[in-house]
Amino acid sequence: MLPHQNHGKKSKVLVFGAGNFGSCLADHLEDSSHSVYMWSRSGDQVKYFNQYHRNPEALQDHEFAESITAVGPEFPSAEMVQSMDVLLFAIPTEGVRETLTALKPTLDGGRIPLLIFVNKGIEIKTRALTLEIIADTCGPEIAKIATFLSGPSFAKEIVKRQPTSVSVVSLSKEHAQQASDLFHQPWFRCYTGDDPIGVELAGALKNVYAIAAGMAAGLGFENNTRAMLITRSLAEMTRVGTAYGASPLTFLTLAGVGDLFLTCSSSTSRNYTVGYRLGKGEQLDHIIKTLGSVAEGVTTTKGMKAIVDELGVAAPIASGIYDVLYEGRDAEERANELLSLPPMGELDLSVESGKPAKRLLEKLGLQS
Ligand SMILES: NC(=O)C1=CN([C@@H]2O[C@H](COP(=O)(O)OP(=O)(O)OC[C@H]3O[C@@H](n4cnc5c(N)ncnc54)[C@H](O)[C@@H]3O)[C@@H](O)[C@H]2O)C=CC1
Ligand SMILES: O=C(CO)COP(=O)(O)O
Repeated sequence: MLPHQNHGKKSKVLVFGAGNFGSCLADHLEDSSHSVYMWSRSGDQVKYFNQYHRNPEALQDHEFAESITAVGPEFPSAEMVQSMDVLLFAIPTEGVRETLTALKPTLDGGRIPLLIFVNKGIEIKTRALTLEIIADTCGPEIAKIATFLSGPSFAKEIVKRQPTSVSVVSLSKEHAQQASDLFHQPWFRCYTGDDPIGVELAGALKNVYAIAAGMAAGLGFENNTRAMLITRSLAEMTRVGTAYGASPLTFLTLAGVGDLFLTCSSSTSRNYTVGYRLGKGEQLDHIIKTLGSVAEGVTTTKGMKAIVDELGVAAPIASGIYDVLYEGRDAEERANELLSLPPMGELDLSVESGKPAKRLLEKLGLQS
């Protein structure tokens, strides 16, 4: 077994969200000797977790350490929040605004803990990235130090200590380094960076392409088609991300091509599974009801469509997924339309806007 590495003082961490990823990261941090608390909105889940050290809603085969304490369903008190070194948010993007709005009064006037976000999505109503949601709810100073952890990292494999690597990024180099020190282990390698907009877009968009890859498999397409989809999706997400104002290189990182590759090639991915079942002819409503966990790509497809329409960027694969999910189009027919598009230049980024990122950085009081 790979040895532990200690990076200085051990931290007190409160994890918001007790689903697959929240409880998996709680487990990882406890395993690295941090003191871990995990908040859930479900009183039954809290009781069960503290009594049996198992999560009734996720990773059911895994036994958690007794030292992880579940708290809730009441929202954590100001006293508890103020006593933490780290707040880790592992809830779907649609729940982030509500959670941060409830949290803000507990942060006022006190020491600000390290804030780390692991959700991968775009808020549907506002098309906002999490960086913007943080600025709206907690203010630009907190957004500037917020940190994002993203990359190819299935919860199920992390709890088995399968060697895994992630991108850890923030507009603040110092905070990205602190978050990396918190998580880094030989089996959980962290690589730091400073492009949270690119990393957030990559994490959100790869879920849309994972639906596409799953759908292709469900329709009976094989390996050549998957390789084509992954490569063309990488070109598409780089084009969209660069037009948004992110660095194109970010799409070559763990949070970019790494996570795209993982989720487009495995049925462990919930987004891939949604696509696969759609390709097999199941209805979206039924799939969502029976999935038992969040597939962020379903809602992100809507936000992404609005963003690419605003930017005027070509995103044929994502548009095809939007049509199948929300316009009632037949998956096979829509796939055939994509295959019949005229040929184009392979490295055509056709980028000039960058306006959304400029707007967001201005909101934070930063020059882009
Ligand atoms: N499962 C995985 O392997 C990975 C997941 N992620 C991302 O982490 C985020 C969470 O995913 P999972 O834990 O897998 O989902 P999940 O569906 O297993 O759990 C989500 C948790 O968030 C809670 N929640 C939902 N809305 C909430 C709200 N408004 N307020 C408070 N709590 C709320 C749910 O009750 C549940 O405990 C997603 O954005 C996902 O894309 C990222 C990397 C890997
Ligand atoms: O993001 C993930 C792994 O990196 C998990 O993907 P799914 O949400 O599609 O399961």
